[in-house]
Amino acid sequence: MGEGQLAQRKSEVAREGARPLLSVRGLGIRFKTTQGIWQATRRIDFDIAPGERVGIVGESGCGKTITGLSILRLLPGNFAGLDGKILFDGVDLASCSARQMRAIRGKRIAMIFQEPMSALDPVFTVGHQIAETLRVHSNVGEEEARARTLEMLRRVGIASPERRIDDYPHQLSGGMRQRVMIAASLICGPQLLIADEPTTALDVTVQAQILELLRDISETSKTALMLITHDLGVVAETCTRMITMYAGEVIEDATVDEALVRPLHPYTSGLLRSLPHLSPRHGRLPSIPGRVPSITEMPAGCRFRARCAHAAKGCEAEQKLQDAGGGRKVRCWRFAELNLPGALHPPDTSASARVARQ
Ligand SMILES: Nc1ncnc2c1ncn2[C@@H]1O[C@H](COP(=O)(O)OP(=O)(O)OP(=O)(O)O)[C@@H](O)[C@H]1O
Repeated sequence: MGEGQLAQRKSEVAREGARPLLSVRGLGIRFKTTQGIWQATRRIDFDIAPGERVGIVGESGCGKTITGLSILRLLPGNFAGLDGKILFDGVDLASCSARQMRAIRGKRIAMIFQEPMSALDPVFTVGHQIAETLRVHSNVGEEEARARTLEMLRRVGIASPERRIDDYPHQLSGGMRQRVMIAASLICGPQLLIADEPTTALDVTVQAQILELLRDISETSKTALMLITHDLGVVAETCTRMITMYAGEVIEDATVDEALVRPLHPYTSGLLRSLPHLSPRHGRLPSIPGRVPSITEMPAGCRFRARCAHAAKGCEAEQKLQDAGGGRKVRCWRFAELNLPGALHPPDTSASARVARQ
């Protein structure tokens, strides 16, 4: 059994034995717009086990970001309501008070974003900002907060942290700022880290280092990772499980190895085939025709059917996220008969492949 398969198996065993850390059930998110109230996601179901690394993938507009933000209840101002449950360690985040949420946010669940500059305050030193998170959530004095901040900066790979701790965000490179954000998010030892496109804004050579850091941290501190990305290569490198979203719904949930080799949903298969480094090296790359429908124009029945080469009459009916055996789930009634192609080559994680993916 290879290293990847071993990690995968460990993750499966952990999931089988443990109560999920996060259990999202029937999550629906509504927004108010000038044209009325619209449902942006619906019927979202998934679990994340303690210490598990799960990638959430899908094209732009599929609902990945708002699903992540809803867990922390950080939805934008025109948010108009939630359906369903977001059970975190047994507590329903969808219905807990603002006070309870403040105690969880940053301490037990942390989030890092694509652009660290917008999350870091330019007028405070990075050390101050990391230590502040710690002081807000635990009763530690200034000296201890500084010592723990230094230790955390070292842990996330900042060279000479004694010098860097008093730097302002603009004095650091993009990669260092993202490391600082990771340090700030981990300082309280969260059980779940939500990372939304954490490497997209970074130089290609720095991306791999940050992904490796996230993987290492998750492994050593048993922090569960929910990694939101449009890049299946990033998920293949970092995660053990992959949840594919399409038009506000979860359409497939499988281990990364299974999904890459034998996707069950035509959309997952299409995503895999349209990636340069996961597809045949010669000939034109197949792409998925059309685009993700906007929240105001969601079709009835299977939401992917207008773009699907395998659409049939039965696709006009609403599709359930059904058990596909072996812990896999898929929202396609035809999954057993389709025998869809997966990625033909193992993911190329080199910097040049990353450039090709962008
Ligand atoms: N504040 C909002 N008001 C109305 N609609 C919104 C709002 N925020 C997001 N949406 C819609 O919800 C859907 C999901 O958006 P979301 O940003 O979660 O997608 P995504 O998969 O993360 O895409 P991206 O990778 O581009 O961020 C989209 O159709 C989007 O237009």
